Amino acid sequence: MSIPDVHRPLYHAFLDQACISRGFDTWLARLPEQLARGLDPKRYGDLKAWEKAVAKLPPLPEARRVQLDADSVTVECGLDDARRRQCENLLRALAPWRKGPYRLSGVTIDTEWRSDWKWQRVAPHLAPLHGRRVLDVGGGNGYHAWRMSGAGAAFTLVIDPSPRFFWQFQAVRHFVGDADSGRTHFLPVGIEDVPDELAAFDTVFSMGVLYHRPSPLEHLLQLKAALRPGGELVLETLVVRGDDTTVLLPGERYAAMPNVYFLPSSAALVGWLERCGFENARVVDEADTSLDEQRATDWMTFQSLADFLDPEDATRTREGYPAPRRAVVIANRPA
Ligand SMILES: Nc1ncnc2c1ncn2[C@@H]1O[C@H](C[S@+](CC[C@H]([NH3+])C(=O)[O-])CC(=O)[O-])[C@@H](O)[C@H]1O
Repeated sequence: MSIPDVHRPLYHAFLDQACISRGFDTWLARLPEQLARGLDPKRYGDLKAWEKAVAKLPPLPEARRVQLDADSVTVECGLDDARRRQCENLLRALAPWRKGPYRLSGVTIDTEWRSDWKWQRVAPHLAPLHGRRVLDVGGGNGYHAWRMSGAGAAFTLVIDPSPRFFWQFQAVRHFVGDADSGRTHFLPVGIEDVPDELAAFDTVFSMGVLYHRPSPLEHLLQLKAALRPGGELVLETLVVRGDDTTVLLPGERYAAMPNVYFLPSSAALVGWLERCGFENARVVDEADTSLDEQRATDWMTFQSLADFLDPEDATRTREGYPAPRRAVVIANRPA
């Protein structure tokens, strides 16, 4: 089987994991089909253009400074102005950029989300990531994954079915180069494509995904099955204020989003986790989403949070629901 260059690091990482964990054998065997489906040009019209943009990024000097533990994922390698402009144009061809920020060889990508703020809310509460195997479910373009590797994770895998985010990730990887020693990877699939009862990851993140799932308890069980016994789940999702019996199921749209299902209170969410067999479930953060955290920028020019709220009352969405509020809950798969 001939493996395109872009997929080689992923195959190598999966081979390494397969030596340690039997579940990865099964997954490795499914990689060719999963990659072909996730990056099928017949399903995604713009895919070839994104691939070309990444392929055209110029070779970079070996000497570069890579910072994965800063608020902006940063790579500095002293490009001249012409090459910097070339990089900027190619990176713009992958827009909209939603998750970041990044600073790549003098190009500042001011993304829709200040994803670093979410990381600041989550990071202090994590079991130290150093040396751990980490899965980021619905990890967007991989911004948080780079931060996980920056915190010392030994193997970080993003799964996200968006092929645009796959190519944004590959663009960032072009800049990061070997500086992360091949620890950070992206597979363009959804949680439903993770083999059953993998029981392999030390930490599993699901941030900004649960409310998109029509069956949230099934999602929690899938996350649990991916964790090794004793492993840690980090769950971040939209919540509403209320007690352990409060859950909102909005109508067709919530804050203009069509695919939003269950928004529990954080207390109800802890109950769901316990019902799914997690232990030690605890809310470590809960806060309203500010208009400064999610906003339109030069790199994401469509509407953003401010347009999705009631113009007269920012505590309500334009459909009349409570405005976005997010909680971070941590729990463990029993050892
Ligand atoms: N079946 C699925 N399986 C996995 N991922 C999926 C699936 N369906 C959609 N997604 C992906 O889930 C992500 C949800 S965004 C969170 C990003 C990041 N985690 C963040 O916390 O900023 C939502 C937000 O902006 O809050 C998107 O990238 C989808 O492609």
